[in-house]
Amino acid sequence: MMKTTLQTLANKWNSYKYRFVPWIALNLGKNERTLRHVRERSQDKLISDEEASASLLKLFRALFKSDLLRQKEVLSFLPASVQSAYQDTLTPCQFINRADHYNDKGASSFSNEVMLDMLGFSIHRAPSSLLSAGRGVFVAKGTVPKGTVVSMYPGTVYQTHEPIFFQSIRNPFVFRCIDGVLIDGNDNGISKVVFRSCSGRDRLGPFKLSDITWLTTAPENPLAVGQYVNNCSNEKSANVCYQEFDVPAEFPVELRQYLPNVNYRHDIQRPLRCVILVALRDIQQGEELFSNYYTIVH
Ligand SMILES: C[S@@+](CC[C@H](N)C(=O)[O-])C[C@H]1O[C@@H](n2cnc3c(N)ncnc32)[C@H](O)[C@@H]1O
Repeated sequence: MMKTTLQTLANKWNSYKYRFVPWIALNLGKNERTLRHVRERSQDKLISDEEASASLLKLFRALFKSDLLRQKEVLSFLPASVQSAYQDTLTPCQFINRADHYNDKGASSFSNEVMLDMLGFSIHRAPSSLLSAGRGVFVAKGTVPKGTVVSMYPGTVYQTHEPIFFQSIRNPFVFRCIDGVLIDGNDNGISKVVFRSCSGRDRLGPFKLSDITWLTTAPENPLAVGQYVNNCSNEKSANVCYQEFDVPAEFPVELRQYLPNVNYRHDIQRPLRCVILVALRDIQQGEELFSNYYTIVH
């Protein structure tokens, strides 16, 4: 009995330690071995960067259009003076968030409708089908075809040398990319404060360059719940996998406001790292998404 409990604990630790930053820091010497370990388990990309980009753009363009239409609709009910004041100070996305705050519909129901229209499926968070696994992510409506971008892993992006020690303590949401880049997808505590602050810092003219609404229960980008996808088990095999995606320079500025990732430091010279979750097979309505925490494709 005792032996089984110890074995279970050891197994848990062995699968968790690669995400536990203090463990990584203490094992820097063995870093290469660790990386090899992860690499051996990685495969080629399931879909090309162009396909990933096209899929995100399709959804983001539709979200943008829907935000503009809803902005117009809401504005039409306001007196002219109020209309221009709003238009001058808020982007459509900010305006809609503000407007949704004052009505009962909520931004997420609109975003989920847009997602269903554009991609043929929608996803949502709900209690996991696994006992004691907390929440998970499910296909709410429609079917996810194999090879589709089904979700995104939101969070602050830390390069290998950047400080994440305090944010990582007791934080199961730190995702480690193949090259050691970390993404902190925790929507609580210090991680939340850091994301909000980095996101508020980075703007280009009237445009935000990232979306902070994944920190709420109603994300403006409905894909941005990938941090809640649970790990596969013997009974529940993986139906999605992680794939790294560097946002290309030509990604439209007005659509970056839907990206749920932001760099910890503003002066990073490399493209923004995102992680997408891609369907390994057709996934039906009602099914929970499961990934393999140790398989990343790059
Ligand atoms: C990245 S979070 C996933 C979201 C989590 N279920 C929640 O509700 O916050 C990872 C944590 O989920 C739980 N988890 C993930 N996969 C699991 C599994 N197959 N069995 C039990 N717990 C699991 C573990 O507590 C793990 O530390």
